[in-house]
Amino acid sequence: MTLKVIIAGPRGKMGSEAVKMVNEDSDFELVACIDRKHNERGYENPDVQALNIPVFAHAEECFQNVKADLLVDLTVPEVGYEHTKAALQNYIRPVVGTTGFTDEQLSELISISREMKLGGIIAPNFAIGAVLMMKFSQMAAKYLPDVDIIEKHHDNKLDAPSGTAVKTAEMIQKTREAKKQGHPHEKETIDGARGADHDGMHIHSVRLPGLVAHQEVIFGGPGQTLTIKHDSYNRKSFMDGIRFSLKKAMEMDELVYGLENIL
Ligand SMILES: NC(=O)C1=CN([C@@H]2O[C@H](COP(=O)(O)OP(=O)(O)OC[C@H]3O[C@@H](n4cnc5c(N)ncnc54)[C@H](OP(=O)(O)O)[C@@H]3O)[C@@H](O)[C@H]2O)C=CC1
Ligand SMILES: O=C(O)C1=N[C@H](C(=O)O)C[C@H](O)C1
Repeated sequence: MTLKVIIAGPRGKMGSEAVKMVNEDSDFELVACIDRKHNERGYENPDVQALNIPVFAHAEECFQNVKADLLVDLTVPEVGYEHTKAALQNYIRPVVGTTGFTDEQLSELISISREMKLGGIIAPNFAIGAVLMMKFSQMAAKYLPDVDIIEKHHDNKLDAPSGTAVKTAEMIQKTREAKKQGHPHEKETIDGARGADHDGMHIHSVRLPGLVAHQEVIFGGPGQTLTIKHDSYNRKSFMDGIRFSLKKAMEMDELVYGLENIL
C-alpha cells in the first residue's frame, strides 16, 4: 500500500528536494501540495506541475479535500505550527523539518498528537550525520563541560540560532553539569561578542553566502580541545531522514521532537 503524502512549501529549497524524494520512492504517492502563492494559471515547480495534482493556498482546505496519510512541512515556523496542528486535527501524521517552534508550541502539538493517538516527528535536522554530531556532543559534555557551539548557514536563513544548535544545547544540557563559562568578570565591548547564552554555554551563528548548513561543537579542557563537526553540502543530505521518518511515523502513536528518538 502506498503512503499518500502532502508537501507544504514545495517551491522552497528543502520542499523541492522533498518533492523529488517522494516521487522517486514507490512506497509514496504525492497527492497534493500546500503553497501560499499557487496561481491557477501555472505552477513553478516542474516536478509538481508534471504530476497534475492539486495545490492549495490554505492547509485546512487541502486537508478537507484530499485524503492523505502524511504531511511534510518545510516552510516557516508560524505557518509550520498551524499546518502541523491542522494536520493532526484532520488525522494526518506530520513530518516537520521547519525550525523555530517555541517550547510551548512543541508541547501543545505533542499533547494533541497523544489525544489523537497519531505518530509524527518534528526534527530540527534530518541529516543522520548531524544527529550523530549531537549525540557525540551529549556524550562529550559529561567529561568536558566547557563548550561553545558555532553554527554556520547560508544567508537566506530566517532563524538564529539554528534549530540544530538549540537541539544540540538541549541535549548537552542533559549530561553537562550546569556552569557559567568564561571569566566571571568578562565584559562585551561590542554587544553579542560572546554569542547567545544557553545555560552558561555559548552559541554563535554565522550567516554567509556560499554556506549550506554546518556546525562545530568545541569542547575545552586543561591543555586540550575536542571539536565535533558536521557539514551538509546540499539538501539531499536531509532526505534519507525524511524518508525514514515518513515510514516510521505510520507505526507511532505520538509526535516526537528529534530524529534521535526514533533511529
Ligand atoms: N529539519 C531539517 O533537516 C532542515 C530544516 N530546514 C528548515 O526548513 C525550513 C525551510 O527551509 P528552506 O527550504 O531552506 O527555505 P526556503 O525559503 O527555500 O523555503 C521556504 C518555503 O516556505 C514558504 N513560505 C514562506 N513563508 C510562508 C508563509 N507565510 N506561508 C506559506 N508558505 C510560506 C516559501 O514560499 P514563498 O516563496 O512564498 O515565501 C518557500 O516555499 C526552514 O525552517 C529551515 O530551517 C532546512 C534544512 C534542513
Ligand atoms: O535553514 C537551514 O538551511 C537549515 N535549518 C535547520 C536548522 O535550523 O538547524 C537544519 C539545517 O541546519 C539546515
